[in-house]
Amino acid sequence: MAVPHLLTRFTPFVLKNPGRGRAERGGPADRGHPAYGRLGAMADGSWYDADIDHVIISEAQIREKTAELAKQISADYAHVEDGLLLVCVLKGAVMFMADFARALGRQGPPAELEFMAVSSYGQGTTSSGVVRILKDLDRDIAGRHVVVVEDIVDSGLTLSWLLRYLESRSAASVEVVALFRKPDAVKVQVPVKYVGFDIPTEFVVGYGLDFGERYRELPYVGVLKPEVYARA
Ligand SMILES: O=P(O)(O)OC[C@H]1O[C@H](OP(=O)(O)OP(=O)(O)O)[C@H](O)[C@@H]1O
Ligand SMILES: Nc1nc2[nH]cnc2c(=O)[nH]1
Repeated sequence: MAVPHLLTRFTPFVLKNPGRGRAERGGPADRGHPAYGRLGAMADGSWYDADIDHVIISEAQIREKTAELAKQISADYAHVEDGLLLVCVLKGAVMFMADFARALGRQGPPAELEFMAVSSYGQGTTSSGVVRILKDLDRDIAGRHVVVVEDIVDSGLTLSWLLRYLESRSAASVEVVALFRKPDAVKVQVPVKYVGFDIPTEFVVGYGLDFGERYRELPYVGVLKPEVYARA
């Protein structure tokens, strides 16, 4: 989980469960709050909207771009006989992996799905570049054409480490598809062949991206209101 510098460098405890404090104060995390319907949540799932300052990329834009990226990658790998190996970096990329794999599935080539979990932020709030593997690949990737499916490239440190790691395992080729990239935040240049959107250097949530493990399920990507951090 990544969080903005100021927020946690001095108050690391807020990361554990920002929702809890809100519930105690009767905020929207409180299931007795009027914002929740009789079933315990608003039917249209829009309770999070109250926490979002502005949307950066809409659900429709994500859908359209994902189809575009899948079409491009499908064409580039049409010749690959043993199919593609998609490697998703948990947890943030899980939404994009699911949608991207399905979009690719409409056109081919066949793909196998692999998942890795790495810890890149440690106790701090910015990527240190020191990456620890929490869950490794389940199979040998030697000789395979690998596409890393990433949600976001921020400093680039996580990806830079991951690419070195995958290449050391003798893949036939390794490319990256990243839905979001922050060009002005990059600390280390990484070759990202397929990029969905370049976005400003702001901390964003939604579509897999969290703040304190919340907001991953938002269908769009946006920026939180300052008061969300204040009350966390
Ligand atoms: O370019 P970087 O600065 O290295 O940041 C990018 C990484 O940060 C996020 O993961 P995070 O470590 O927040 O974990 P999560 O996906 O489990 O939330 C994201 O999913 C990328 O993997
Ligand atoms: N949630 C979230 N995680 C990140 N990891 C790297 N950058 C970001 C970001 O902007 N938001």
